[in-house]
Amino acid sequence: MSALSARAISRLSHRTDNHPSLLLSRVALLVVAVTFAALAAAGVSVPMEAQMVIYLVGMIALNLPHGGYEHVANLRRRRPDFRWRYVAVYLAAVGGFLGLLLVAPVAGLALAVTVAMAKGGLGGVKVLDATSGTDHLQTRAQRLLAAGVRGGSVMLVPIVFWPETFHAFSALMVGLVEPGGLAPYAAYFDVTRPVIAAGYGLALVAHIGLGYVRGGGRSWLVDAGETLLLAAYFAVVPVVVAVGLYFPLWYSTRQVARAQTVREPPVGDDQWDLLGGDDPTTTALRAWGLLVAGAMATVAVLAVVYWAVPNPFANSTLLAGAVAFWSIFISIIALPHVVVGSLWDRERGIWYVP
Ligand SMILES: CC1=C(/C=C/C(C)=C/C=C/C(C)=C/C=O)C(C)(C)CCC1
Repeated sequence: MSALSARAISRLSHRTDNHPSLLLSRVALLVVAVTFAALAAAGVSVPMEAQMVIYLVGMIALNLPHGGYEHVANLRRRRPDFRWRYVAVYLAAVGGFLGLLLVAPVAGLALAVTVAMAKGGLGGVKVLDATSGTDHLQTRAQRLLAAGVRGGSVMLVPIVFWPETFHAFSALMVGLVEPGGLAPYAAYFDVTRPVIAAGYGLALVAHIGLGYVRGGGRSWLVDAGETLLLAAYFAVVPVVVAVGLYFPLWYSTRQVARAQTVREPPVGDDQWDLLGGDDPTTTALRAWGLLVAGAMATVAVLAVVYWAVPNPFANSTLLAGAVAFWSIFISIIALPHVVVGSLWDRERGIWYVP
């Protein structure tokens, strides 16, 4: 067992893998996957307009509020100086990403895709730490492989199974800054697709095989089952729907299970508690106020990004433009989330496990 997971596990007071949210996430993904497999078998295809509406509802109405909640949970009991540094790192990462997108839009697209995979993969392993356990992930390399395979399912599997839609929306995302900017790279797609298919397949087999060899057991079984479910889900569900429902139905739902499983009060900084007080009404009202403040800050960043990119709707239809814009925007604001949660603030970041 790695020092990291051993420490995390030994400090968990009531690790459990039967939280209702975990069950919900698995059933939800399975139902969506089976539905789309059945539709495909019946020769029915869901219109792209409907897929884009599902994406926008899933990502904006359902997933965004959970992102806001993660900030509140992360900053809730921190000292003021930490909070200011957090905001500074946050704004610097947002500014850096926006700058990169404007100067090199294809690199911006690559970073957006990477952020989506990193958030899903690293966050997914943290859920395992807190719920069914990671006894079968004994080295840091194995944990990274687990995160890579879980996260990779979100973008790499769709590249293989839904190449045309993937490329069309990628072109729109680059087109926010430079219409036609992805065209020179299109010639490589015939090569990258089989390379990604082979690489992802190998990584998947290596992850599941290594986990079995290094301990197997229940934690391995749960991890292997979920990883295969994710890969199958992204293979059969059209990519726009798949990504739009993955974040609310899988990522956020499972973070709820993690947050509720890890109930120990964070290292005694209660005096700084932003939600303070023992009165539940005060706590609820303060939480509401914080979420409103967070929503306003998000809208302010949204306005800046909208203003900064030359073609915010990618010179496309309203829905397709909104999907492209939102995907870039959400990746921009998710970058500091990932950086803070995984790299800088390992002990108490968004995936904090006491
Ligand atoms: C490239 C690409 C897409 C990219 C989506 C991205 C990059 C989503 C990022 C989500 C994040 C970071 C969520 C965080 O909570 C689409 C629209 C699925 C369509 C297919 C091509």
